[in-house]
Amino acid sequence: MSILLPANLQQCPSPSLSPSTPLFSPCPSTAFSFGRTRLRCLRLVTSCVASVQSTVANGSAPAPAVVVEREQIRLGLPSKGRMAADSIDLLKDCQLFVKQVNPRQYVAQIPQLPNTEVWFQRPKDIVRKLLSGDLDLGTVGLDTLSEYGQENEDLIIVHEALNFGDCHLSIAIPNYGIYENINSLKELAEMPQWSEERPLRVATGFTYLGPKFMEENGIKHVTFSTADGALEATPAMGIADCILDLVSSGTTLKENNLKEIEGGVVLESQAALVASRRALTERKGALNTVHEILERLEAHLKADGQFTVVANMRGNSAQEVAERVLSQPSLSGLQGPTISPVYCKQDGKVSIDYYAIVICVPKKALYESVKQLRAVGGSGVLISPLTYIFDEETPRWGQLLRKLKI
Ligand SMILES: Nc1ncnc2c1ncn2[C@@H]1O[C@H](COP(=O)(O)OP(=O)(O)OP(=O)(O)O)[C@@H](O)[C@H]1O
Ligand SMILES: O=P(O)(O)OC[C@H]1O[C@H](OP(=O)(O)OP(=O)(O)O)[C@H](O)[C@@H]1O
Ligand SMILES: [Mg+2]
Repeated sequence: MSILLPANLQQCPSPSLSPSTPLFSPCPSTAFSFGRTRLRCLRLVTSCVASVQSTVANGSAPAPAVVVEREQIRLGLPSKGRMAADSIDLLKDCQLFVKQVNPRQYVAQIPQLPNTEVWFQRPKDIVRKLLSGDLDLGTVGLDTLSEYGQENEDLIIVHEALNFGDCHLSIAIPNYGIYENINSLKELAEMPQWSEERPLRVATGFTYLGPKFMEENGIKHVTFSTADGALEATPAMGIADCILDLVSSGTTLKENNLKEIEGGVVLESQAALVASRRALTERKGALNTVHEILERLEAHLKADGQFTVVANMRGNSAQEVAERVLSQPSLSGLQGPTISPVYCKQDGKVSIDYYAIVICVPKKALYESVKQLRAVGGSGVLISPLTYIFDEETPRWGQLLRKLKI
C-alpha cells in the first residue's frame, strides 16, 4: 500500500530532491505515478517524515511535558463552518452565553464561567491545540478528533453526543460503468482492475483514517490523494476511482452519481466535547469547570428528547390511577408517574374525583403515549417542552473520573 503524504508535510526538506520536485501532490491527477524516482522520493520523504512525526502527525502535536501556567481555562469553539453556530447555540441552551464582541474577534467570554475563556479556532486546530496544551477543552466533530487526534491518549471525550454535526465518513464509488454492480467494500476490493501497478485510487481529506481503514480491511492495492474540497468530482474527472468523505444528507453524492457501499463506513460522527487529560488532571479549576459544563449539557440534552405530559384521570384513589397508568408500556415516565389529587367543590363540598398525572415522555413516543393515556381514561392532556433534567449525578461525570483514574 502506498500512502501519499499530507499536504502539511510537502515542504519537508530533502537534499536529494530539487526544490521543484513535488513530494506530494494535492492534485489527485499525479497521485499514482510511481516510477523509480517517485518511489525513491517517497522513501526519502518517509525517513524525513519520521523525524517530524513527533511534532507534526497530520498536524497534531504531542502533549507538552508540563502544563503551562495560566489563570484561565481555555475552551476552543469552531470559528467557522457548519459547527460554529451550533456550538454557540448549544451553550446558550445550557444558559452559557458566549459574549463575542464581533465575529472577527477570536476570543470571547462566558460570564457564567468567569474562570473560562473561549477561543475560536478551525476544528482541526482545536484538536491540535488540545494536544499542544494551548486549549484545555473544545467542541469538535468525532471525525476531526479521530483524524487529527490519532488516538492520542491525552485526548479525552467528555461528551460524545452533543446532538449536532451528524454525519458519517464513508467510501463512495460511481454508480455507473464498471461499478454498476459493485455494492460492497469486499466487491470493490476484489475487482480485477486493481494491481500493484494500477492500485485503487482514493481521493480523501482523511489522510490518516483513510489508509488505516484500508489496511484494517486488508485492501492492499490502494493509493491515496488529497484535496481540500469538492472530492465528489474526482471520479468523474478520471483522477480517482472512489472517494472517502463525509456524508450527511447524501445529496452531494447523489448529484455527482456516486453511491455508498456496504462495509464502507469508516466512522459515525457528531459534535463532541473533548478535553486534554493533562489539563483536567493538572490545571487548577479545569475539572470543576468541566463538571459544570457537563452537568448543564447533560441536563439540557436529556430534556431535549422529552416532553412533559399532564393529564387528568377519573379514579377512586391515587393507587388505583397509578395501577391503570403503569399498565401501559409508554407511561412510566423517568422514575414513574407523579399523581396528585384534583380538588373540586361540588354542592359546597370539596371532593376528589380526578387525579392529575405528570410524566416525562420521549418525543418520539409522544403520540403513542397520548393514545395509551386516553385508553386508560386520561383527558385534558397538556404537553409542554422540558428544558432541563438534572439527575442526581451526571452519568458521564463518573465515566470521566474513571477515565482519568481519579
Ligand atoms: N455534510 C457534512 N460535511 C462535512 N462536515 C460535516 C457535515 N455535516 C456535519 N459535519 C461536521 O462539520 C465539521 C466541520 O465541517 P466544515 O465543512 O464546516 O468545516 P471544515 O471542513 O473543517 O472546513 P472547510 O470545509 O472550510 O475546510 C466536520 O468535521 C463534521 O464533523
Ligand atoms: O451529504 P451532504 O449533505 O451532501 O454533505 C456532504 C458534503 O458536505 C461536505 O462538503 P462541504 O460542504 O464542507 O464543502 P467542501 O467540500 O468545500 O468542504 C462534505 O465534504 C461533502 O462534500
Ligand atoms: Mg468542509
